[in-house]
Amino acid sequence: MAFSTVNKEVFGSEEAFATVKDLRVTFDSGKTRSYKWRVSQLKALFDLTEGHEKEIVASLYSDLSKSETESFIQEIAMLKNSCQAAIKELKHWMAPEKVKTSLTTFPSSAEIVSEPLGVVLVISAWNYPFLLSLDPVIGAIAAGNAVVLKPSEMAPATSSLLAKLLGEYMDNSSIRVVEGAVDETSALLQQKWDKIFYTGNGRVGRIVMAAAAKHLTPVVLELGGKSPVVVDSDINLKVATRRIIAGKWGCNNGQACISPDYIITTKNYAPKLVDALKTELEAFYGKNPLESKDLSRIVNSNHFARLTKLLDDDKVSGKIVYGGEKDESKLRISPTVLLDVPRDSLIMSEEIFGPLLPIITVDKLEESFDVINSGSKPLAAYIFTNNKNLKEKFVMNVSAGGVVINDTTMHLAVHTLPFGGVGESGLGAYHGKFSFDAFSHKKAVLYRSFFGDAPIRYPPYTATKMRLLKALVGGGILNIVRAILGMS
Ligand SMILES: NC(=O)C1=CN([C@@H]2O[C@H](COP(=O)(O)OP(=O)(O)OC[C@H]3O[C@@H](n4cnc5c(N)ncnc54)[C@H](O)[C@@H]3O)[C@@H](O)[C@H]2O)C=CC1
Ligand SMILES: CCCCCC(=O)O
Repeated sequence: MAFSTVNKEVFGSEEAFATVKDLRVTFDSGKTRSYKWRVSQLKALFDLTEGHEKEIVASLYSDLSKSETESFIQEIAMLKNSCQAAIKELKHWMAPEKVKTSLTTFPSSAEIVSEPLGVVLVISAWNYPFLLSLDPVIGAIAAGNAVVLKPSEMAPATSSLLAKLLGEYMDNSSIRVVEGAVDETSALLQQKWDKIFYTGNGRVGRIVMAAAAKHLTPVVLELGGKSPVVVDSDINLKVATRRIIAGKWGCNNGQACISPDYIITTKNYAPKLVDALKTELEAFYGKNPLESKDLSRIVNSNHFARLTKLLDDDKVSGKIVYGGEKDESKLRISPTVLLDVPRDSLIMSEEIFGPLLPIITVDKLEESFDVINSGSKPLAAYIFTNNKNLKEKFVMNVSAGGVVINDTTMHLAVHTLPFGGVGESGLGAYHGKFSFDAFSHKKAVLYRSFFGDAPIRYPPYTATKMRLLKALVGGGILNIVRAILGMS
């Protein structure tokens, strides 16, 4: 019986092995390689998304109290766009890429063939549990792989909905959902995969990479980090403030890997920035933001306690200039801004991943580059400035997964840009064709004929052959003519 999910109580190594075996039989049959199969499964993903929007919104509300607007724009619409782009571009993505050859192999032709890797594993996170589960699956299917999806147990309603819908809509002989937590994920990680795509934190990312190493399995790690926002003083402050708020509290109440984690601005400009943040935050979320239906709650009591600990750190005592309200019974923390936070405070030592926004101040804005580069490389980095030189310096001197000038997070809406980290913020990338490439082997193919078999290639090696070989390797027809004429 082909089933799309497994009973969480009994999923151990044996079941994981059997699941991979089933999918490998399907993959080896060649079924997932055809354009027809790939498009049919991408259309099925699109249809299940379009046909169940209300249930998806409801599951995201259940898991995170995520607003319908955020659920629709940031999960449903983004997933549908990704699906439609893959369907539209797939023929082009699948076509072998013709490449130039050289005189050395004349006569010949060459191409790069994108080949599916085989049976792949996608492990997802809880904060965008629908989008981050299925967007990598789009790449896996588009590239012709069989795929197992393991959603995060920290978003149980969405995890169950994914299992139900993929079971109903998808070809379960090649696409499975395995629900569960650490035990089930560990059982899956013991198996031999042809690629593992993990979204989550660096601690688990290391566990994934260590498990993959046993089988020499390649991985993509979509991790996180402290994404900085540098704010210059020569800007449209109202627009900049609204965009910072939209990227922070407008993305799952700051529980997003690309959300601004902290701001750097000058000591002189900080008061103006704080005032603007206060004005726009009140305009967005009202005088009682804990009551706002436009803000997600904190995912669970562990993360609520983690964020509370950041606020209780003596080093940030008296630094809260806006917000700080909490309601543990509802797992809600209001948008909170802290000013002049010490660099050695807890909040500056780890990814915040929540609704707290510390501002650190410098004398000269150029100092911000050293501040950023003194930490591990972030997933994203943002700067608001009209200074051309500063923009160029920022792009060239700040290493991050992605960079945005005069906005936040919007690079994710551009599918022609790769989305991924660097250093501790991630390994590999996806979105658009980068998703197809992430799940493909790029096979080199050279076509030769029997015509033009050059004796120069074979022993006995002579001085003449050596001259010709050197000329050939040196390239350029003149070299070769000179060699033939014995002039070199
Ligand atoms: N780059 C990106 O696209 C994203 C990155 N993130 C990052 O993820 C972090 C927050 O998400 P998390 O709470 O970490 O997600 P999480 O706690 O949901 O873990 C992700 C997955 O790892 C599995 N897992 C957890 N512990 C494990 C263990 N010991 N062994 C095997 N598997 C295990 C879970 O079952 C889950 O499926 C943040 O650092 C955030 O920046 C989150 C979303 C997107
Ligand atoms: C707006 C969509 C964001 C998804 C990835 C993240 O930041 O967690």
